[in-house]
Amino acid sequence: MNQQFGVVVVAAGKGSRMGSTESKQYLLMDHKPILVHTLEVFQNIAEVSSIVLVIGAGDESRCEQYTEQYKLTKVSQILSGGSERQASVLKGLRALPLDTNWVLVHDGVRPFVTRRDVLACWQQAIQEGAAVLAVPVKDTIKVVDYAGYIESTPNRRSLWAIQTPQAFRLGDLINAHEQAEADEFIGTDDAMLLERLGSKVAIVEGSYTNIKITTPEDLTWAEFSIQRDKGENK
Ligand SMILES: Nc1ccn([C@@H]2O[C@H](COP(=O)(O)OP(=O)(O)OP(=O)(O)O)[C@@H](O)[C@H]2O)c(=O)n1
Ligand SMILES: C[C@](O)(CO)[C@H](O)COP(=O)(O)O
Repeated sequence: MNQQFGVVVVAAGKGSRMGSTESKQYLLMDHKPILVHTLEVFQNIAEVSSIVLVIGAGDESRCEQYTEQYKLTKVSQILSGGSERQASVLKGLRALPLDTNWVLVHDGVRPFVTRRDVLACWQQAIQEGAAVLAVPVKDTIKVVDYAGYIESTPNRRSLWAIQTPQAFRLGDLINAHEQAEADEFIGTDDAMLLERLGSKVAIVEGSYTNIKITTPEDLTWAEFSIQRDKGENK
């Protein structure tokens, strides 16, 4: 039945590249934690059956409080993550309700994803088996060797910057994670774990505004973007 899908939101990272004392997922944007902005996107999508939130150890009570305060009723589980993003995702997958057919995995620090792009990613996964949001790269990308010299320049037309959510059949993704765990393989996204098993993963063109808040510049842009949108909606 392709009426609904489960969501795993991963927010168990330390945010070291942000350089803030507070983990970046809890930094305020328009007076609200970044993570809450992200959770609200999925809370407001009717096709979302449940949200499993994966957080850092010690953040349980603050996240329980957020779910109450912001009425995040679709958050069905809050559990602690692992040392790598991949481990956090697998813990979340295993906590989804057993009748979950489709799962979307999303970074807790991508608060600007739109309902339209989330649903487009899911619909493409239903057609193709697996799909990820992405945007064509705008800069020229080069492969650089360890000495700091340019080795090659891939054709830019074939290069996409991959985002989340990433959409899969739950069984396929759990299997791919378990195979990666057995092979001691750690990837930087979930699609890699299916690609390495030979599965096709489709690209869905998303939005350049679906940034992953990673460094201080991202936070500056995010706050500007929110204030601009508020101004336009007055
Ligand atoms: N062990 C980890 C590492 C990352 N994440 C989550 O995965 C998402 C993308 O990771 P990233 O942006 O790299 O977050 P951090 O790992 O916190 O950042 P950094 O690499 O700068 O420490 C974030 O929502 C982060 O909280 C996670 O759940 N568990
Ligand atoms: C999953 C991801 O957001 C796709 O671009 C990215 O790989 C996460 O990388 P991070 O280093 O864990 O932020």
